[in-house]
Amino acid sequence: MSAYMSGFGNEFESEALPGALPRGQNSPQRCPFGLYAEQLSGSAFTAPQGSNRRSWLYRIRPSVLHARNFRAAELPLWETAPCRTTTAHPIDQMRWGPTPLPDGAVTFIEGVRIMTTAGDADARIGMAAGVYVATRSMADTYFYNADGEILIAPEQGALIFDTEFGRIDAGPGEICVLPRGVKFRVSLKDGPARGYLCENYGAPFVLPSRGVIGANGLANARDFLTPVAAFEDSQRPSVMMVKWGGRFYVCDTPSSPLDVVAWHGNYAPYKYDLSLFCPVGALLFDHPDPSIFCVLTSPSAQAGVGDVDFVIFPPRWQVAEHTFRPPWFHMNVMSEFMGLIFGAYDAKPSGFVPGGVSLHNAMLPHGPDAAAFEIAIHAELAPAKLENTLAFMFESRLSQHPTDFALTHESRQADYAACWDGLPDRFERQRP
Ligand SMILES: O=C(O)Cc1cc(O)ccc1O
Ligand SMILES: [Fe+2]
Repeated sequence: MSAYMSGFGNEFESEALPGALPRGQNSPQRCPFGLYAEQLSGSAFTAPQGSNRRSWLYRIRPSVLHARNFRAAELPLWETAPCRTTTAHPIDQMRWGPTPLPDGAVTFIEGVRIMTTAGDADARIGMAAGVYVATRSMADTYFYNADGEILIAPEQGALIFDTEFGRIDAGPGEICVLPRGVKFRVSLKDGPARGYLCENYGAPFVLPSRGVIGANGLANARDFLTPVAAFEDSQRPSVMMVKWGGRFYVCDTPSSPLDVVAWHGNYAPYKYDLSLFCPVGALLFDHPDPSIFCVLTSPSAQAGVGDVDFVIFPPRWQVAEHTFRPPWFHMNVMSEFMGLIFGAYDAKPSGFVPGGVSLHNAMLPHGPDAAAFEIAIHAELAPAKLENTLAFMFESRLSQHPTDFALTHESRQADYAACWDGLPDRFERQRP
């Protein structure tokens, strides 16, 4: 069982041993229980108050004893921006079936398969998106990512994230966000696992501002959960793996780095149950832009524009009158990476399946396939509930470049663009 505190970006505090958290100061001459005090800064010291993120960790050993004397390591399928493929490809609308689970033993970290990258990790701009597959738990191996935070959306199989801040359980329909620099280990809870991930190199995800929607609705802060402190006091020699500058490194560590007995601050991992998202939508006619379904955004320097927006398409009522209800045809300056967690997506009744991915890059036209269009223009427009559906989008103001893995993927649907073949010329040249 995992225990959590609720809220988004709060000043949390938690201690696994009563009295382990220093009172009234961050850095006492001697910390309770002989712990070491260590600050983890997720923003520049000087970042404005609203975006300043840091936590104080009270740990058995300082992190320098867990992460030094690195050797190079390889995880070739975890690509980092800027990354240009060596596989020639036309720029096109693209879609993939699910990535099969591997036969052998693969951990979460080994199972990351990046499919698109955007921006430049060193410049702390942009993102990478892809899938993960995992058939075994990480044993005595820990990981942290210096290049960005990671948003994980399981599609199959629940995961257990043991982190420096405590334990997070997340299964299909939930997301987990692990901030840059937070050390963790991932275990399988109920068998092989698969899902989606977004590595965000830029500003940490925040709740989007709601504008005229007001103070409530969409993702509500109180539904985000951050774990209570929990620590491992293990002397077992382990391996620490780090992603830094698009490369991977390992070192030996004499004990578990998850040795934080108490912590306080506003920089911590969290989870969120997507079924708690409170959608707002069309109440009379037309179909608003999908930004109304934005769960989290990583703001760019350009006001109101995200480096990455995490958007969902949840079960919901559709009531709009005299309206084409599925997504309309469109061209978008932003790039759209989509996945399906369960069910079916109204714009693509077949071909886009759970575990699959679609990529509609910046300014590439797309929209409902021929079958969805035909259904929608003849649908009886009574109120109807869209059930059994949970699609999502990682939408970026930057173009997303497909990786070699994506382009040569065995389940790439080479004929995807044919899904629009059946759209007839319906122009009534001679009106009756
Ligand atoms: O392309 C998609 O399916 C995602 C999407 C949905 C929608 O309702 C409006 C715009 C949009 O990009
Ligand atoms: Fe779209």
